[in-house]
Amino acid sequence: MSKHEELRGTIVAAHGRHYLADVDGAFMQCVTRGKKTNVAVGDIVHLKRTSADQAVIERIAERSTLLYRSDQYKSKLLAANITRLFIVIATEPSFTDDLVSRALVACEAAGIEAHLILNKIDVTEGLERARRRAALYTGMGYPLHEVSATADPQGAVATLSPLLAGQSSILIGQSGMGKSSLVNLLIPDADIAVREISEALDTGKHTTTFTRLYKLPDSQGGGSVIDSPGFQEFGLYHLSEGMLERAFVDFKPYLGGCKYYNCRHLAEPQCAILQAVADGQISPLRHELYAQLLHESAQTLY
Ligand SMILES: Nc1nc2c(ncn2[C@@H]2O[C@H](COP(=O)(O)OP(=O)(O)OP(=O)(O)O)[C@@H](O)[C@H]2O)c(=O)[nH]1
Ligand SMILES: [Zn+2]
Repeated sequence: MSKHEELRGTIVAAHGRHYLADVDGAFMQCVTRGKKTNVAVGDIVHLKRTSADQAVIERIAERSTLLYRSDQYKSKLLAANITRLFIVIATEPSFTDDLVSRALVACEAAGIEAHLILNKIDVTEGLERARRRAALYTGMGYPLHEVSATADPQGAVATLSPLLAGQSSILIGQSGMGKSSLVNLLIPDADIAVREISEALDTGKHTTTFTRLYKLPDSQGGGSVIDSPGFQEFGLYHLSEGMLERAFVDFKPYLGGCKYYNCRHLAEPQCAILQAVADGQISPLRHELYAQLLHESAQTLY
């Protein structure tokens, strides 16, 4: 085996400019050339070995999908090549529609299938309200899966495992929704894997602050799951105006129906979107978010 052989791996964790790749089941610490930070967890990379367990990322294979977050100043790659995104919400604490909708919009823009998981259905006091709120999304066609990670772990696995099998998934959720509890149920030895990744990545104590990828065993149908640290914000400054209106699935039936072909659906006369909001066909919450995202997309400084 030559010291400089070309290797192919999957990025399983990212922490700043340090990456960890899984190459045939072994971890290798990777760096990019120069100051590039254009690598995402889930990327398939071509590597040049520099030592037994270290390599330089030479090339990123073409991605099927790419999920971003961005603020005014820069965009951050969240995950590459994922096919499904699961947003974990719960009966309590209360989830925010803003984060859910932003994740859904990001999925539509990236061509990723989105699902909702309603966790903690054992908390019966909050259940009806959570279902009522989730109906906004199921009404648009997004699947909702009800589970209880702690009261019915077996049921949760039975519901969710088939949805993960053979897919490249990412789980996201606000803090406290029970995402970690679900990951521990769905990924055998997740805690051990995180420790190994953390050690190999050499991040010290920051064990939960990096995004990581777990491979699912072949006995579960294969596939992979990316767990990204609980986040409260999902900036979408990178989405252009044209992308935005098409990323709202509830707007789709009305697009093209406005009087002006370049209608921005904010205050224009005879706007089909505004009419649908007035008629109760589109939720005002969704239209408000659309207006907010339009505003954000005009603010980018990069
Ligand atoms: N009643 C109930 N509690 C749950 C359930 N799932 C998780 N919890 C509890 O909810 C709390 C948060 O769960 P975590 O799994 O730590 O949540 P998380 O979303 O990963 O939150 P962060 O770690 O802050 O990102 C814990 O006290 C869990 O025991 C559930 O199905 N029912
Ligand atoms: Zn319009």
